[in-house]
Amino acid sequence: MPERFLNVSSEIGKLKIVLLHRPGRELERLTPQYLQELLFDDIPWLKKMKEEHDGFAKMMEDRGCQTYYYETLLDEILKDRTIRFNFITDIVTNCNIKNVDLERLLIEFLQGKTVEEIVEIAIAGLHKRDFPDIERELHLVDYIRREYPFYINPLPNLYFTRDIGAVIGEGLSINKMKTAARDRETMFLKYIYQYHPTFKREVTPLWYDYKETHSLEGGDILVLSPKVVAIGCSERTSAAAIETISQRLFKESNIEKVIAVEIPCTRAYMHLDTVFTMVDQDKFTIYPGIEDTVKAYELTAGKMTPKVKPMDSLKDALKNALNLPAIKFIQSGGGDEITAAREQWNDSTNTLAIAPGVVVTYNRNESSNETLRQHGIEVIEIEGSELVRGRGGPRCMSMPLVREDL
Ligand SMILES: NC(=O)NCCC[C@H](N)C(=O)O
Repeated sequence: MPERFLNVSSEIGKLKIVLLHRPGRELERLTPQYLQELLFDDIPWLKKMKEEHDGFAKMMEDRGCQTYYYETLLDEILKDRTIRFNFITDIVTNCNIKNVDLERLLIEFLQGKTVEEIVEIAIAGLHKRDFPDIERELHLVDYIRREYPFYINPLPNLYFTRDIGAVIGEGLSINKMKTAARDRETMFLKYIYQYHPTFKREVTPLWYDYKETHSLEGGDILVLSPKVVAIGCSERTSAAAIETISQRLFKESNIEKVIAVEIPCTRAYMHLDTVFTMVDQDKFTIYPGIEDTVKAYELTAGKMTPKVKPMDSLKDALKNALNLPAIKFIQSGGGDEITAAREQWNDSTNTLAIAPGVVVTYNRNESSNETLRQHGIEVIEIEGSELVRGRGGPRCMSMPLVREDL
């Protein structure tokens, strides 16, 4: 039996391999009109954004972490003709074109492209003006969708690789995204899982699949220890999905407890990791604005669905599940309510631990960074003035594939 590849048994073990996406032309397809639909709040400046992302990647590489990129992995698997054909068909089907003639023409068009071009279009999208004006009979849908500029919509959120999938133990969750805007991202991961030899599909269990009904996004999944996972019940992740994945984990992995963390359903706190992350063995950073409202439930193995126990507080749930005498919550924003809210909007609590007590954050969140330092955390700051405009921080921009066990 070949050795497994994926391994994440904590949030804080030394980061060895991470999956990233360098922002590309998909960001230049954002216009004010489609910002909301594409889950953005602003128009980033791509050139600067790329520099910032390169800085993020280099920092991790300098600390001994290997960086994998979506494009490279896709390029590698799409060299195979059959996989390429299926991929093209799936992309076109995913775009909800609902016009068989146009679908066929798009498939033919993409088949004439090189692997690199296909990957570029799959990510950056296909603008109607970039498609040859082939004479064809117009369907009703062509008239109805005439204002929409794309045949293949761009994926500006792909650089938030965290949300697409999550490695839990030695298995993979390919997540079901809440919105259509991010749906195709998970299809990429499924292709990589199925066909890239590095992922060793034959020995890598799949905990969740993007074709499932209930939404589950990676920003809500925190692997706290080899036996405990916390999952946010949020704007993006449903209670039903938490029950489904928990029951599978209890049956087939080393996970014995899942802490479901109920957070307010709003855009500002779309995932658990926008308000709460682990920074050391017994230390977490938390946005004080939610501390009193958040609720925790402990899930353990049940017959058909998990047993659910409401807990007195999140701290109690963590202490109990992690078997620790005390847990320290480090409040973001340096103790000031307004600063905390402003810095949370800019992802101050979205820290990425690259080793126990060592985290990556945006340099703009000065008060929160200072507070972390006062609590003995090493804070590595990166530039993120453009990256932050997609509403995500270092944790959102990284999907750990391998971490050292603690
Ligand atoms: N884990 C995260 O909080 N990811 C950030 C995702 C931001 C992206 N614009 C989205 O709305 O999905």
